[in-house]
Amino acid sequence: MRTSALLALEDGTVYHGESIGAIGQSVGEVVFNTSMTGYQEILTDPSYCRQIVTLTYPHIGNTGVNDEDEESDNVYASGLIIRELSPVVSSWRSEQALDAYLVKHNIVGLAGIDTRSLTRLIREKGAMKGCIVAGDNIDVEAAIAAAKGFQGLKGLDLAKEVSTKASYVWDEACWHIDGQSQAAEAKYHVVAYDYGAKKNILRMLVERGCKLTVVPAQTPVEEVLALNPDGVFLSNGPGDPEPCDYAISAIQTLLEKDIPTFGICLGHQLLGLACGAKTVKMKFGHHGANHPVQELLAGLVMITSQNHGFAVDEETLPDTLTATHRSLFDGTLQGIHHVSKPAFSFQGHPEASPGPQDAAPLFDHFIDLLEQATGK
Ligand SMILES: NC(=O)CC[C@H](N)C(=O)O
Repeated sequence: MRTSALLALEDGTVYHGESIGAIGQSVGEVVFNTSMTGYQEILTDPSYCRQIVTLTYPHIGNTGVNDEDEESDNVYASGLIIRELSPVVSSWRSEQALDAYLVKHNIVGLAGIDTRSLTRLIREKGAMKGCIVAGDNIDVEAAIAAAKGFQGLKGLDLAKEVSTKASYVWDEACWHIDGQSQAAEAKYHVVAYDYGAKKNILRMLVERGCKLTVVPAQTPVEEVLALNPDGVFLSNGPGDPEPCDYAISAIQTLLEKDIPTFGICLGHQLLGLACGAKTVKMKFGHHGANHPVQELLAGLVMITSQNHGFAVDEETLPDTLTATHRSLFDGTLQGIHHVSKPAFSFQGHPEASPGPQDAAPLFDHFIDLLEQATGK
């Protein structure tokens, strides 16, 4: 018999189930993710900081977890909710079972609830503040009060909280099926602003011939320029982009200096803000690995990986930015390109991890901009 656990939402809804992780309590914004695989990459994506992730796929954990699939050095999600934990772990890559991994990282996990009903509730009412508790004799009213007490993500700068504390050099390329990674010869020096970067982004840049210096989110732009970068990368990250004023002003300077710049997710939103666009909080965001996005110039449709709760409002785009991509789920903006500067960004995740790799050519576009700017 597993210990009991529950999810309490700010609207008073309570789901009773069983614990698959640490004993304790955690609050956050409850979101749903429709990916069928990649639970370990999702848990370790820093962009999930202060979010409790519900996986809609009903059977989770069958491939266990391993050291290689970590997208960062920690579990950042505030909790995990699933329908059913696989009783058997079976994969040649597995090193640990998911429930033991959650316990090790002190993450509260809830299984055995009707995740379809929860997902429909979130779809109707929007992402909600929630509290998951695991243990004996849970005080339900206190859990609802804790859910209501969560401050929410709007206005919250989490990028500076999760960012690396010190700069470092990254030179590892992508993993291939034989377990080897092979970096191309380093042609370009790219400084990556770490707002909560996923490792596979860094790997995909190295794979394409970049040598990376990863710097903390609040690194003054003068220090970045002193590194003499060929280009700058703006990473994904958690929280609201609007309060990240240090990043917005740094990007404005990079634009003035014509430095090739590529942003992903939070990095995309920050580029938009730096150019004068506005961001909005979405109802329940996009979290999954099956989202169709259209590339507007060629009309091409890509299936993409997504994880965001804020978006750049296309209505507010200044004349200096062109819309390049749109979500075919809800029509929201997915990509922008500066009209006269070598700067562009994408809202979804071209690095996948987990998810399809249709959007990977966006990395090649960054390399093209680096080539044009440097002549190398
Ligand atoms: N993955 C990300 O970078 C997410 C960006 C931002 N925190 C959002 O939720 O929209």
